[in-house]
Amino acid sequence: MTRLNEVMDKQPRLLSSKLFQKHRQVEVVLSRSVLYWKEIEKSRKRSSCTSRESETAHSHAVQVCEIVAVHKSEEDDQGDTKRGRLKKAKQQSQLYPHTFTVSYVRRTRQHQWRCSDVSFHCASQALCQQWIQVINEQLSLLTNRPKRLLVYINPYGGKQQGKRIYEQKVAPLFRRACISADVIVTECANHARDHLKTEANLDKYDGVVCVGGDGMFSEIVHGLVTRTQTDHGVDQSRADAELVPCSLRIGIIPAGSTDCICFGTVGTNDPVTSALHIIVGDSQPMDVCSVHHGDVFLRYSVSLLGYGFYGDVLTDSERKRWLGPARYDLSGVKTFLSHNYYEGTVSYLPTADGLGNPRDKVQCRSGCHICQHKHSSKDKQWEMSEEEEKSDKDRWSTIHGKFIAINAASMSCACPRSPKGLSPSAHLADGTTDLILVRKCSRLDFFRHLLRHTNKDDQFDHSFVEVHRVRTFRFQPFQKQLVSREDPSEPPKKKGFSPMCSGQTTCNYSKAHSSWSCDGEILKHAAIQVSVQCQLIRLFARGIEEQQKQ
Ligand SMILES: CCCCCCCCCCCCC/C=C/[C@@H](O)[C@H](COP(=O)(O)O)NC(=O)CCCCCCCCCCCCCCC
Ligand SMILES: Nc1ncnc2c1ncn2[C@@H]1O[C@H](COP(=O)(O)OP(=O)(O)O)[C@@H](O)[C@H]1O
Ligand SMILES: [Ca+2]
Repeated sequence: MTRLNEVMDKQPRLLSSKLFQKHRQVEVVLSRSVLYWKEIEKSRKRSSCTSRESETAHSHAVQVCEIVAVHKSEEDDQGDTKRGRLKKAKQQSQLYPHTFTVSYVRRTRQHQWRCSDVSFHCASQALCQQWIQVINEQLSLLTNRPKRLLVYINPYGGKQQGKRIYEQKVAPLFRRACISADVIVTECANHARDHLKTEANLDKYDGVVCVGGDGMFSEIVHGLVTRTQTDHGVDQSRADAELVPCSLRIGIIPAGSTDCICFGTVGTNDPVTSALHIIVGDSQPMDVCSVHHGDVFLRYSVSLLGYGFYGDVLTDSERKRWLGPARYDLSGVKTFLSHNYYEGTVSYLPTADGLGNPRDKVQCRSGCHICQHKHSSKDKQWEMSEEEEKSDKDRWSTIHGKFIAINAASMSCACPRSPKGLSPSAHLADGTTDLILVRKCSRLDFFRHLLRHTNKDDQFDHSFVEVHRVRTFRFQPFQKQLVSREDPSEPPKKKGFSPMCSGQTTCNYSKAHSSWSCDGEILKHAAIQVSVQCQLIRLFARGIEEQQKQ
């Protein structure tokens, strides 16, 4: 007996019937967790089983929690049109004229999900209705599924396809799953953020969906987090404020240029896959970094905070928005060639030993045990004692140096450009960020380091790269006092800042400071302090699933 049969035998059957599927008689069984069907007459062909639990040649099973919908259908839309079978099909459709169709999640390659249909033919209308009713009853027990969504579309993100992607690929699936959606196509930057902050009646919704890229997602996060703090009387401008986690989950339909938040939480940037994760009501907590300049709150960050290389790439790429996603590649090459480095001081509080480190090769995957043992920033029981806080003060480390890049990745930042990301072992919801320091090095060495983001080699295995898992860090750019020019052959020094030689062969006196790129937005200040807010938000995602053996 197969394992599947054993599982089915242990589960109480809610309904079991002999029905027809694709002109073959099948035994269909519904338990609380599984819909299972097995061919009764032997067929010469082996069925191709692609749904996750299907195991035997002639049986299929779908988890109830991965059923999208069930509905009555007029015709067998998977009809077999081969001539020899046509007659049999006609006879069968006369004997079994009542059809219901189950739409369910089918896994395809590389973490992509598709919605598949299977139709069953019944002899009587009553039986057909009974099947639809019992399946719907089971679906209604899945309380984590959203029913009403608020959708924001950025029509100008990525290749400007947001509206089309939503209307053609996502809306039909939401309709099939009986999800109602109020759609707002944004008219300007910060439209979605400000609407969420003050106007939106959030009580009406079970979640917010963002159609766009990482920048658009950042808008939604800012709107939702700010609204939640306002509603709870929390002053988010204070760096030590204890932020309240957002109750509404956020779904991302990828339609941007990098889409690393979608890619890193789902495993692919595919709109249909994301829509299905929303429909089945997945939930993935995520850390959010709060960024302050002194007492002034600047922004939140979920993916990459990058100073130096990525800050310069972003600054340059903003002038090339019309190029779409390719702007990053062009600006990337340009920034690489200018080979700037920046002096400053980084101080950080490393996580306690035993909580994993960025080079341990333990990747954050669906059901990650490291993230599961963490807690939301609100959870009192995990707060630090006074002694622990005091000893924290002694644990701060400080590094002064010349850096090509300072990156804080609070998630892997995997994206199509770099499928393993900036920090392949960073966790989505562990309350930490991976601080990557790339010191001044030759162009060739930096190129080697960049290249390792695209292959299997360890990008941290260079003498000029160090990486620390931290809960909080600070950065202070180097500010040198104005020095009188004694040697007239020297180039003039910029007031207040030290010019720096950029690399071994060329010099760049143009600027002493870079900017921080914060999830694709440029920060106004270079001196910042950053704290990770553990599990402040939740996404309609489940983390990247381990690739199953077919
Ligand atoms: C030699 C090839 C090296 C490829 C290295 C690729 C590393 C890519 C890491 C990407 C991390 C992305 C982190 C996410 C950031 C996003 O929040 C943010 C906003 O996204 P949105 O526009 O969707 O709203 N996106 C970004 O900041 C984009 C960063 C993209 C950087 C591309 C850098 C390309 C570097 C190419 C150097 C080539 C050197 C060639 C020398 C001949
Ligand atoms: N209607 C709009 N017009 C102009 N900018 C917008 C609009 N809606 C959103 N934005 C802004 O566009 C920026 C980029 O959006 P995003 O969807 O992330 O695309 P991309 O990935 O191409 O950068 C974000 O900063 C967002 O605030
Ligand atoms: Ca993290």
